[in-house]
Amino acid sequence: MKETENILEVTNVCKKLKNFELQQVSFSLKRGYIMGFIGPNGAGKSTTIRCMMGLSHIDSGNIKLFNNDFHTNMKALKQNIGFVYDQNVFFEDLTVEKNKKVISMYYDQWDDKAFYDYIEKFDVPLSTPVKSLSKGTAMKFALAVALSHNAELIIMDEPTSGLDPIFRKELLEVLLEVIQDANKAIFFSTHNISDLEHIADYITFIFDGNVQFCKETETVLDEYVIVKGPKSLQELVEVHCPLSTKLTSLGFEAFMKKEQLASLNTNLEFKIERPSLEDIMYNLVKSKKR
Ligand SMILES: Nc1ncnc2c1ncn2[C@@H]1O[C@H](COP(=O)(O)OP(=O)(O)OP(=O)(O)O)[C@@H](O)[C@H]1O
Repeated sequence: MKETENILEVTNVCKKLKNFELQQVSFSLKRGYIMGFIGPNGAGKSTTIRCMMGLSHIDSGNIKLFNNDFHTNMKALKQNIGFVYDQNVFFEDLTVEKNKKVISMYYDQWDDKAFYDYIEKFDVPLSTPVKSLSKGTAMKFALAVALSHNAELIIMDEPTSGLDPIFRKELLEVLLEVIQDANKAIFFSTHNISDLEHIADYITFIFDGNVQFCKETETVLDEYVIVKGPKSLQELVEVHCPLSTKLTSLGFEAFMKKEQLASLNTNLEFKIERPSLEDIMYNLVKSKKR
């Protein structure tokens, strides 16, 4: 069935750069879903996205877009991708309006009405040269372009960077509107992890060029706990190899897998908290760096 087919499939992708390597990177995204791509600085998010977009060649592995091998007919496939890149790709000296004129010629399914609606909604000045736009406004223009040619797959590299918190929320609402069409899918990298809790169906977490997991957001949120208790709890908890621990002014805290809790047998009083996605990423990165 079309709605459940993979729109994006990255399989065992390897790419070696001078001091960095993507190692057997694999994940997939189905139509109708939003995936957040997270990882610390330098983890390989942009490199992976560049490979997905055919902007960097891969050493081995395979990337399928719309069930087609990416290297066959990438030009045609790109018509169906709304891409937001982490660098300015527009004609800097031309105004927003003139940029639109040039860009719209490239897309067979360009939708002028959608574009002007987004421009108005996002408050982007049409007669300003792109080089004079603020970082956030340039990003809004890039988003308007990506959303205005009826693309089925939206791929964005840090689309919320440089955006104020209010517009970030508005953008998340726009993305939720876009995904109402079950044939579409959205993949984006971000450091604003708390945003993902509200909109991402799936999370792919990459660290040092290796995908650590690609899971449903709810599954990730359900997998870990934060245990808080008196300092005397430390010894007991550490037997169960928590992923990270810390002493606080109030006592002891441990971040661990929920399943490890079952074997924690104590009369000491402790509290169990559900971590946020941000807590999870912070603690996982910390545990990997140890
Ligand atoms: N063209 C290149 N040549 C050599 N090394 C590169 C090149 N592009 C990126 N790298 C290196 O690859 C690693 C991964 O970079 P990448 O930009 O993919 O990370 P990222 O997860 O997107 O990071 P950030 O969150 O900081 O944007 C980094 O160590 C970077 O220095």
